[in-house]
Amino acid sequence: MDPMQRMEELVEELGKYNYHYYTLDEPLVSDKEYDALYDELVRLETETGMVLPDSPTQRVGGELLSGFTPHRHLVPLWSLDKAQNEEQLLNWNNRVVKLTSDYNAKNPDNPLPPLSYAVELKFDGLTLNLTYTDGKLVQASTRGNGVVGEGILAQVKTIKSVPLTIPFRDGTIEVQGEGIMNLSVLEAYNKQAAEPLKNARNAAAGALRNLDPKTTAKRKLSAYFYNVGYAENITFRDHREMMNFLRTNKFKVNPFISYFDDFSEVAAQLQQIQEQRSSLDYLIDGAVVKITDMRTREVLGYTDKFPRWAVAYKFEAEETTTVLESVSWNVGRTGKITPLARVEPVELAGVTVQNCTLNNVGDIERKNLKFALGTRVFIRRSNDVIPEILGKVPDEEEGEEIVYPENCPACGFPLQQRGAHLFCDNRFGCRPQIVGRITHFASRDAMDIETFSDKTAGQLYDELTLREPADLYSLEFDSLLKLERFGEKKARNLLDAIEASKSRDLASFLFALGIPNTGKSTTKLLADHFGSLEAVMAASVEELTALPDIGGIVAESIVSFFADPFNQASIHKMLERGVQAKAPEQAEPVRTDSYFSGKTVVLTGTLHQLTRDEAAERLEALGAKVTGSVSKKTDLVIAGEKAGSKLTKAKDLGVEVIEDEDEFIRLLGD
Ligand SMILES: NC(=O)c1ccc[n+]([C@@H]2O[C@H](COP(=O)([O-])OP(=O)(O)OC[C@H]3O[C@@H](n4cnc5c(N)ncnc54)[C@H](O)[C@@H]3O)[C@@H](O)[C@H]2O)c1
Ligand SMILES: [Zn+2]
Repeated sequence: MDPMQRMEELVEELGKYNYHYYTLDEPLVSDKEYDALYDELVRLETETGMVLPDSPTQRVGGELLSGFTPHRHLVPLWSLDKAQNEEQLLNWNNRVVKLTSDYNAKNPDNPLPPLSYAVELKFDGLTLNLTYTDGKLVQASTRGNGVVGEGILAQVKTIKSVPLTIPFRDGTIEVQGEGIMNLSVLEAYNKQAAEPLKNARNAAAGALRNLDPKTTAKRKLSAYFYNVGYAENITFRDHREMMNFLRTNKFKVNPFISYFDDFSEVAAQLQQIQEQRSSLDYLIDGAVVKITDMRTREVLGYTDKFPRWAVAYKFEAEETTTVLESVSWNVGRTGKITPLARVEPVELAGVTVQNCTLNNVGDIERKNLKFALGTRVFIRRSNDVIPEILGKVPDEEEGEEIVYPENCPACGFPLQQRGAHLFCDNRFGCRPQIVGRITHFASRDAMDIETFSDKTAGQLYDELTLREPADLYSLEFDSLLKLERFGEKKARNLLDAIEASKSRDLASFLFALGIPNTGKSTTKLLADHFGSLEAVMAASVEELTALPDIGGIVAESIVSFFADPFNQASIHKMLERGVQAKAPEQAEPVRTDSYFSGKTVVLTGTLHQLTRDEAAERLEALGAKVTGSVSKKTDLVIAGEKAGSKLTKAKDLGVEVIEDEDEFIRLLGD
């Protein structure tokens, strides 16, 4: 195709996407897809040397919503240049190095200081610009088109962490940050909401640009601030000074900021942030690298769209869109029926996605997907779990209906809907439920029967009519030999493994039983508290709910599980056949006199003399509590080699840090 023609197409298409994203807060495509088209346009513009008048590459943001009072920013707000890989990051830095050394060559008596860099998180929310006059918050606005934004003071005032007055009273300043919705808040909101919100970015943006501040308030937003854009009576030498100013004036500043004099260390920090991404309680779509020195920033200046002194390093996208092709229904060990979606194969975060979860029928309704077969949907993949379907692409037409099964796809039994889920209640006659129960019973965290798999369970079900876990303990060598792919060795190994499982402790046994709503930490708690199987089986709802972390639903589940005559008979059979299910002997008492006793400790970075798990175990034996993230409650951080943002945060918070591994080992031995 003729490049000009393609450019026209791209400008039009991106214009439409911009409108839906910036103005309506309801994107039609994922950022991943938008960015691919945008990059194509940039490439064509470079190749042809031409830029169409409406090109999004020359503009910040999109059209303003009517209904809000426009606010003219005292200095313009910018977008950010972006790098998608290390090479592009290096290119950015090379340009910075070149521009600054050119400047130094021309100004030998007043050279710029050596380059240094700040690395921050790139929050994915809505840009906020707050105006304070003589210490009072007088306006808050969106970025808009960079020059004029929408006044959303009443909406921003619903964010509890935004200060309404600040100690700095010397004239007018404008401060920029990002309005966000915490992921835990989004999750809680979505549990209640009639129609769940697709993602935290649009949730925050949509709430802040809602004409009714009451709606904004309901979303319980938060904000991080990272820039002073305009100030009449104060200047900053560098980024650190500016950040300190923000902190002193009670703005919420994100703790994950690090500073480097050496550009080669920046890449390692970006890697660190990427690894921590999934543990953060807010969305980030990358990190921002900024030159710290303010005079250097002025020298580097701006393009039409972004500052040359900063660059956004974009992480791999977690969302994209694809076509929902079909839905199949799986039966779990508890009889719960889960819909599994097949989608048109699509690349996401380095893998090809073909299957997505739809959770349950309640979710299908709430996400408005009942008539979505054959239409485009948004999907999200975080961590390594199976991706989730978030909802329909807004302007898609209705598709085919997702028809719910009336009968169990495995056994034909009529299904029952309870809450959001469909269930097959044919517990003793439904193969996947039984196979699932036996497989769960034998799994690692349960009775840990080595080499046992769901395939083994299926084979034993089909060929030896195994119908419950207790039957494992009456399997015979001769009958195993008759099974396909079972030789003498394999049969013997399996019997040995089953024999060995008889001595698993009480907590593992309770977990193996597969009590509904009861996970590993609960079964451990039960074992520790009650000390014997008989006592657990006799516990009442009141006794159970008196324990920390056990709520009404879990307590009811446990009591009714043990009240079931079938479960009682099954447990009885296992005990008769030699299963011990004993609580371990009381462990060594935890020490209270060591350096670490009673302290909350975080381990980070690489240790050389022992693994992090070993270190954690030793610390716990000395009466320390080992946790994963640094907060005000942390007493001590042990920082090994290449410790990253946790160390930075500890220093920011003034938490005690041990960076010398030998010193740490010595204290462990004391
Ligand atoms: N899905 C869509 O249809 C669609 C449409 C338009 C744009 N987009 C997305 O938006 C991106 C470009 O948009 P943009 O110009 O709004 O944003 P940007 O990616 O260029 O980044 C600039 C913004 O980053 C924010 N930011 C977050 N943390 C920051 C920090 N620590 N320091 C400084 N700024 C920080 C600021 O709000 C700033 O306005 C695209 O790459 C695309 O992914 C998507
Ligand atoms: Zn069934």
